[in-house]
Amino acid sequence: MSHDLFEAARDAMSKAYAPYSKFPVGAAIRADDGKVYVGANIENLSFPQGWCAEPTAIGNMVMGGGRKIVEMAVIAEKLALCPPCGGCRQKIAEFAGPDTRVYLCDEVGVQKTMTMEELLPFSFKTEILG
Ligand SMILES: O=c1ccn([C@H]2C[C@H](O)[C@@H](CO)O2)c(=O)[nH]1
Ligand SMILES: [Zn+2]
Repeated sequence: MSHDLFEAARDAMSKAYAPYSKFPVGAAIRADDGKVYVGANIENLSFPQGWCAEPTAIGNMVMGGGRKIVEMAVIAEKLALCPPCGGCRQKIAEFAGPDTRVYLCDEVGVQKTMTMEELLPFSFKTEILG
């Protein structure tokens, strides 16, 4: 993964609105249009109404004209990783392929690289299984 994606995710993390969990998360997508789209988690006093960093980035990608995730970085602070939650895995899968790479980062750099298939095996499909 090139450093620009990591830096974009780290910059996005600095914009997180996470006063309740105090767990800022940033995400950066390199999309099929060659652009980088970013997002951060945005929380709410009514806790379930907040949302994760990944859907912010996905929303920015779709509205910016990107349609496919080529690669994605997700970063958390304080030397913690943020493996995408279950809901985010489904949302990322919508715009990714089985080999799409997701880089799990801390503030130092990439700590773990996973494919979409590793993150969400045996995912929901409407086709009949062969
Ligand atoms: O995939 C995930 C999982 C959690 N969070 C955020 C949601 C919440 O604001 C904070 C603590 O759960 O981390 C993300 O941004 N992405
Ligand atoms: Zn999530």
